[in-house]
Formats: sequence, structure tokens, C-alpha cells
Amino acid sequence: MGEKIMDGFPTREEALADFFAAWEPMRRVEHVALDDAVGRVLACDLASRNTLPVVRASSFDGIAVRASAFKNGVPDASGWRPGADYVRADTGDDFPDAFDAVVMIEKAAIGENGSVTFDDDVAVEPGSGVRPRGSTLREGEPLMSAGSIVRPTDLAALAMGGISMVPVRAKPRVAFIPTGSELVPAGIKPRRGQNVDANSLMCKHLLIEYGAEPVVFPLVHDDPAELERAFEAALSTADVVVVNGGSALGEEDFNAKLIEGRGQVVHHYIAAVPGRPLMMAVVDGKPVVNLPGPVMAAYFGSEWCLQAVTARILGIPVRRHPTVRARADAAKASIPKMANIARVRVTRDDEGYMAHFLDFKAGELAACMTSNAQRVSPLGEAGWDKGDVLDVELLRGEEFIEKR
Ligand SMILES: Nc1nc2c(c(=O)[nH]1)N[C@H]1C(S)=C(S)[C@@H](COP(=O)(O)OP(=O)(O)OC[C@H]3O[C@@H](n4cnc5c(N)ncnc54)[C@H](O)[C@@H]3O)O[C@H]1N2
Ligand code: MOO
Repeated sequence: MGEKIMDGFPTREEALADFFAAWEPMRRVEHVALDDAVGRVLACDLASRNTLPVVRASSFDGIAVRASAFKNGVPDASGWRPGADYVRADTGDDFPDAFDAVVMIEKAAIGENGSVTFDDDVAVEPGSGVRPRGSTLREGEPLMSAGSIVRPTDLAALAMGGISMVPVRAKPRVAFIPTGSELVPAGIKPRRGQNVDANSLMCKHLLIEYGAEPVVFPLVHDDPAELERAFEAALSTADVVVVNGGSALGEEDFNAKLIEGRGQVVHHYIAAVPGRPLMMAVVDGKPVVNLPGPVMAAYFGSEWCLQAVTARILGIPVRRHPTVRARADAAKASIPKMANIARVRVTRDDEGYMAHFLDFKAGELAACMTSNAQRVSPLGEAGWDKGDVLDVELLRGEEFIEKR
């Protein structure tokens, strides 16, 4: 391993800048129904095609009247008849052109014969109690801009604006190739020497969260020909290829070698742990990532690298987790030359939030993966003391933090 352990690696930012300079994102546009648009990235600015109300609408449940009847104060309406002198017009209703104002139903008692008795304080002007044409939305009014991610409330705006098919950026198709003869699929009991393929599921769903369309390949054994077949199939169909495992120097680590022989390696080994043997390459103009195999390494590499690649293709920023300030419950050393991700259990007591750092190398890997927080140490940080207050990223809502 020698000096390859810590020294001379690019930071994540430097590595990504070089990687991004080496390939151009292709952006395809497709049209999806409103019902399928949530979570998708808008491909262009959208403006309303509708005007609402189309003509007018009552502001409340009431009766539509002629304002002229109120010119000299509250009229005697004992002889009024529905249809001729007034009509019912409830919230949002349009009503015949003969009427031009609406009186709230609380201020107008309708008799059995259709007559009306108004409260003494009713004041009616032309247009009172009426929302005019366009007072909700006007044709041509901007609805959303390109690059926004569609949410359920946005659907309401798009629906009102008469958008039925939504132009969105196509999801980047990311092929994920899990490798290693020792792996068995989730749900199969591992025998001696075997390990569970935990990354395929984790990375598939992380990629979905990032906005990609993952294509998870079947497990590839440690066999160069098998790997090459999977790699070429992935390259011919996907926008991004991720080979998982075999990134370091093991006997069966053909993956890095295959990629090296097939394209241009931009970086191999990054100042980010776990997962420093991550490799970025370009093959046939497409970004290829050799994501390290250990679960925490695959997670961190997905978060900083695969997410950035997906976000670049989609033209969106990478997501930022909310942070809280928490007291470290123990001292810890970290490697100053490396950005170091640690998973954290955050709890609450009378003094505030407390951070318990989990150790994936000491039997706590599952606890790490299910923890409610994490922290990436900045480069240059050597560690902290018990009681130091640190920013930690929350991975579940603050409302779920347990009180101790
Ligand atoms: N001599 C050296 N050994 C190692 C180095 C090094 O620099 N020199 N780097 C270490 C570091 S750091 C990491 S990170 C790992 C990188 O491992 P690989 O990417 O080569 O992965 P594999 O060797 O294929 O597997 C390692 C480990 O991960 C498990 N794995 C693989 N895929 C999955 C999966 N889909 N789901 C769950 N677990 C997976 C695999 O079973 C192994 O246990 O190398 C260090 N070694
Ligand atoms: O230290 Mo590696 O970078 O274990 O993942």
C-alpha cells in the first residue's frame, strides 16, 4: 500500500472538476403526464395556458343579485323570486350575466316562497362578492422555471395552468454492476466465505433518490470475461456505468484493470474515506465509476460521486441534509488528509443534542447504515474532544430524535 494510503490524492471537489471536464452531459427531454411528474426535473419554463376564473366566480356561498337594486339602500325583497331577481351562487360558482354582485348567504334569509330578507347592514356595489376573470391565474403567467423539481403542490399550479403533459429531463440511466464471486443476493443465507450483496439494493434506491433510473445488473463473478460482457452491455445501454467492487489491489480486482484498458482514467484514489480507491474514468465518452465494494465505501462514494454525476446530467444541485449542532459524547481522531464520513446516532437531553459516533469497523456497520445522522470531517481536521459541539447532518427528521 505504501504512500498510496493517505498522500497525494485529489479532494472530492478536485476529482469531480477533472471528471466533469472529461465528458459532456447529454440531456434528453421527455413528456410525462402530470400524475407522473412528481420528483422529475422540469426541462423548460412553463407558463399558464388558462385564465381562472374564466369569467368570474362567487367569493362565498351566497346569492347573486343586481347591484342596482341596492342603489338606494337595502331593498324590500319580499316580492323577489329566484331566477328573476337573484340566483344562488356558492363559493367559486359563476352565475348569469343579469347579475353582477353576490351577497353572503348569512346576510340573506330566503323564505319558502323564494322571497328574501336582507340584513339591514348589507352594502352591495357592482362586483362586490365576485372574483373577476383572471383573479386566480392569467394566461401567460409564469408557473415554474426549468430545473425545478416537481412537487405535489406544483402539480396543482400546473393543473390550473392547463399543463397536461410536462416536459422533463430524462432520468440518467445508471447501470450498476455488482461484482464478486463471494456475494450472494439479499435473502440468501451466506455460507462460509460468502457475503451478502447489500450494495445493489442500497445503491439502486440511492440512485432513485438522486433522480436517476438505475439498471442493476445480475451479480458478476470474479471472471474477467464475464465482467467484460456485463461492462460492454452496460456501456451500450446506459448513460453512466458503475462497477461495484474490485477497485483496489486484490487478486481478483480485474475491474479497475478492465476500465483502465478500455478508456481514460481521470482519477483513481481520492482523499475521501471510506472508499478512497474510487476510480473515475471515461469510456466511449461516458462517465464510468468503479465504486469500492465495502458497504460504507459504496455509500460514501454514491453520495459524493454518483449523486454529483446524476445531478450534473439533470442540471440540479446536489441535495444538502439539514444540520443540527450536537455535543460529541466521546473524543475521536480523524485523518486530516482525508474527508472522513462517520455515521452518528443523535439523541436529545436537557442540554440539547448529543452525537454518538458509530464505528463501522467495530461491529457497528448495520447500526451505521440505520443511524439518523452523519458527519463528514473537513480536510485538515484531526479530531475532537468529548463535549465539543459539532455540526451533524440529519438523515431522519429532527422530530424523530429520541430523548434520553
Ligand atoms: N492491499 C490493499 N488492500 C486494500 C486497499 C488498498 O489500498 N490496498 N484498499 C482498501 C480499501 S480503502 C477499500 S475501500 C477496499 C476496496 O475494495 P474493492 O473495491 O476492491 O472491493 P472488493 O475487494 O471487491 O470487496 C471488498 C469487500 O467489500 C465487499 N463487497 C463487495 N461488493 C459488495 C456488495 N455489492 N455488497 C456488499 N459488500 C460488498 C466484499 O465482499 C469484500 O468484503 O479495499 C481495501 N483493501
Ligand atoms: O479506507 Mo477504504 O477507503 O476502507 O474505504
